[in-house]
Amino acid sequence: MKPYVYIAHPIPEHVESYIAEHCDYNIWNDSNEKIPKERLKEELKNADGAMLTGQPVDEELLAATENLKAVSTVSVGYDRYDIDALKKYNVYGTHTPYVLDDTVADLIFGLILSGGRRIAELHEYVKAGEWGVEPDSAFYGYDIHHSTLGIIGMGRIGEKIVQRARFGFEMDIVYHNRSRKPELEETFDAVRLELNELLSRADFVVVMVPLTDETKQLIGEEELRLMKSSAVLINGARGPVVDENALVAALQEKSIFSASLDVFEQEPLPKDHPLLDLPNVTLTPHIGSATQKTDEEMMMRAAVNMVEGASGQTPQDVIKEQR
Ligand SMILES: NC(=O)c1ccc[n+]([C@@H]2O[C@H](COP(=O)([O-])OP(=O)(O)OC[C@H]3O[C@@H](n4cnc5c(N)ncnc54)[C@H](O)[C@@H]3O)[C@@H](O)[C@H]2O)c1
Ligand SMILES: O=C(O)[C@H](O)CO
Repeated sequence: MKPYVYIAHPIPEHVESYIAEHCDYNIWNDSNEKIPKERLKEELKNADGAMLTGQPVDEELLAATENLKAVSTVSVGYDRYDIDALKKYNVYGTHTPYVLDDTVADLIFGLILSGGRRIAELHEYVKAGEWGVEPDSAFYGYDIHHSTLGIIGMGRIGEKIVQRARFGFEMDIVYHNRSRKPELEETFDAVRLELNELLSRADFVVVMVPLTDETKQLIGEEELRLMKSSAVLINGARGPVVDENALVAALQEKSIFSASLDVFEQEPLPKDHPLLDLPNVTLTPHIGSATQKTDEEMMMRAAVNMVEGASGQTPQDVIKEQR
C-alpha cells in the first residue's frame, strides 16, 4: 500500500506526477486562500506526510495526527516549526536548503544597490514627473564598490552574497556568525567581528540569520544607533529579526541612510504601515527565492523530502535540530 500524503497548497504538475508515483494524496488547490487550520487538522489526521508552507506546525496540529512521519516546508527558513513538538510526536521537519542560495543572493544584491544608489526612491521620483533641473548632488548616493559589507549570519546564502561582493564589487567583507569560518576568511579576506563592531564598521549591513528565540529583535534601537549615518540596512532574513518601530524611527531621523527590506514583521505589509511613507526605503514583497526555476526546484525538493519521510526513510533535508 502506498503512503498517504496531504499537500496544503497548489504545486506544479510535474511535482504532482512525482508524488502520484509514490503516494496516494490530496491537495488544497486554492491559491487565493490558505487552508483553514481546522480543515488542515482533519486532512492530516490520517496522513503519513504533509507539505505545508508558511503555516505554524505546532503542538495543536501535531496532536491531531495519527500517522504523520514528516512535514515538509517549501522554504529554507523553518521558524514556523515548533521543534520541541516535532520531537515529541516523532515527526521529521524538513526544509529546502541550497537550491535557492544564488537566487536569494541575487535579490540581496539588488537591495544593496538600490539602498546605496537610491534606485527605488529615484524611480518613484522620475515616475512622479518630478525630475527637473536640480543639481547632481540632489541624486547622490553611496558607492557600493570598495565599500565594506557586513553580513550577520554567514550561512549558505551569506556566502553567495559575499562571493558577489568580493569578486564583483571588490568590497571588504566583515561578518558576524555563531562559528568562525576559516576557509571563507581565506577565500574572501573576510574578518569575523562581534555584532557591535560589525555594525559600526560596515557600510552595508545584511541580516541573513534564521529567526529563532535568540535572533528575534537582534537589531533594535541600540544596534541601529551603532550604524554609520551613511549606512544601509538590508533585511533578507525574517521581519522579526529587526525591531521595525526602531527602524522606522532611525529612518525618519536619518540616523542611517536607508533600509532595503524583503521581509516584515507582518506580511503582507499593512496598508497604513509607516514604512510606506518613507522615501529612504526599498521594499519588496518577500521575493528572495521568487523565480519560477528556483520555486520549482524548491517544490520538488520539498516533495522528495515528504515522500521519503512518509515512506519511513530519513528525508535528505531533515532540519539540523533533528539530525
Ligand atoms: N527573503 C527570503 O525570501 C529568504 C529566502 C531564503 C532564506 N531566507 C531566510 O534566511 C535565513 C538564512 O538562510 P541560510 O540558508 O543562509 O541559512 P544557514 O543556516 O545556512 O545560515 C544561517 C547562519 O546564521 C548563523 N546564526 C544563527 N543564529 C545566529 C546568531 N544568533 N548569531 C549569529 N549567527 C547566527 C548560523 O550559524 C548560520 O551560519 C533563513 O533561515 C530564512 O529565514 C529568506
Ligand atoms: O525561507 C525561505 O526559503 C524564504 O523566505 C521563502 O519563504
